[in-house]
Amino acid sequence: MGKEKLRIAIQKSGRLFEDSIKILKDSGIYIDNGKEQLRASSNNFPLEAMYLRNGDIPQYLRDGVVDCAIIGENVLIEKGQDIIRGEKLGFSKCRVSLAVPKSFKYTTIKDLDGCKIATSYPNTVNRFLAEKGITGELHIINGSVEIAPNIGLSQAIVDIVSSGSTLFKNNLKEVEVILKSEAVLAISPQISEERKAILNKLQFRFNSVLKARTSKYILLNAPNDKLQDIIKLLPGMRSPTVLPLAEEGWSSVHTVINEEKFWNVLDELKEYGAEGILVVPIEKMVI
Ligand SMILES: Nc1ncnc2c1ncn2[C@@H]1O[C@H](COP(=O)(O)OP(=O)(O)OP(=O)(O)O)[C@@H](O)[C@H]1O
Ligand SMILES: O=P(O)(O)OC[C@H]1O[C@H](OP(=O)(O)OP(=O)(O)O)[C@H](O)[C@@H]1O
Ligand SMILES: [Mg+2]
Repeated sequence: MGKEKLRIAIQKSGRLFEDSIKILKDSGIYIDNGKEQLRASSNNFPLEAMYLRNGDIPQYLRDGVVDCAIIGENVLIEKGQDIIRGEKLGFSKCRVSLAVPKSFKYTTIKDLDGCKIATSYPNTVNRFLAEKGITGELHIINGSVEIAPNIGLSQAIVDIVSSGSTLFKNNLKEVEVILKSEAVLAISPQISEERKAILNKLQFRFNSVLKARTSKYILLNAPNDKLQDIIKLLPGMRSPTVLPLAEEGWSSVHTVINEEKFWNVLDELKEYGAEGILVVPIEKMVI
């Protein structure tokens, strides 16, 4: 593959760091740890990691200083509309929401026309207000946004919500979800053809890991007279594997299923007489 290395930006510290390292590790890419060095290379994949602030990453991608990044989608929506959005990575799920004090009698967004709104995401807020046909006076603050209404800085806030506990603790209520976000693989519009070839390999590995994370391998015993009904519930990758049991009239069925789907079909499987159901994690999935 030559000397060329793909440069990936990873959040230096914060909510994305550990899961970013984990997805690389699960993809078989080890990075000599390097958080202190701010840049570190993998010794088994042509990749160099740069540890940066999440909020600075769109600019680095735009300038082509890094080729790709693991970043919160909300940051791209705020200040990286020109950056290519690749795979959603399934972690750091949150939403960007509008919240007001619990005592605020909120019925529609029009109630906030002309109000002061504190946020770290001004572009997202301005776009949202314009869409709704109202105006607001924005106060841009970088952190602890939830405190703003309590200290008289604003009537409302727009910030990240996940469990809702920060809003709750600050006596606020979520009234509009502006967007939903999760970590994504972002790609520089300036990436070279050579590095794109390395990126494709990285994306292939990420996809194998992500599919495996949401899928389970299941094994169960089924009475032969209900096999067809059970197979219909479990389509599998191509189709399930069916093996005869030593006991006459019974078979063992093996298949791969999305975990969420498994819980949805479990009752029906049991109704058809399936028993001895085993659910096994999958390490990688290449299809
Ligand atoms: N409470 C949360 N639950 C889930 N995901 C979150 C939460 N807060 C933030 N995120 C997501 O994780 C990303 C990183 O958040 P974090 O608070 O670590 O960094 P930051 O303060 O926004 O950035 P920087 O690295 O520039 O200091 C956010 O952009 C968002 O996508
Ligand atoms: O709904 P919750 O689960 O309470 O999460 C939401 C909070 O999490 C984030 O802050 P974070 O903890 O990342 O602090 P920060 O301001 O230092 O980034 C976000 O800015 C909210 O304040
Ligand atoms: Mg934060």
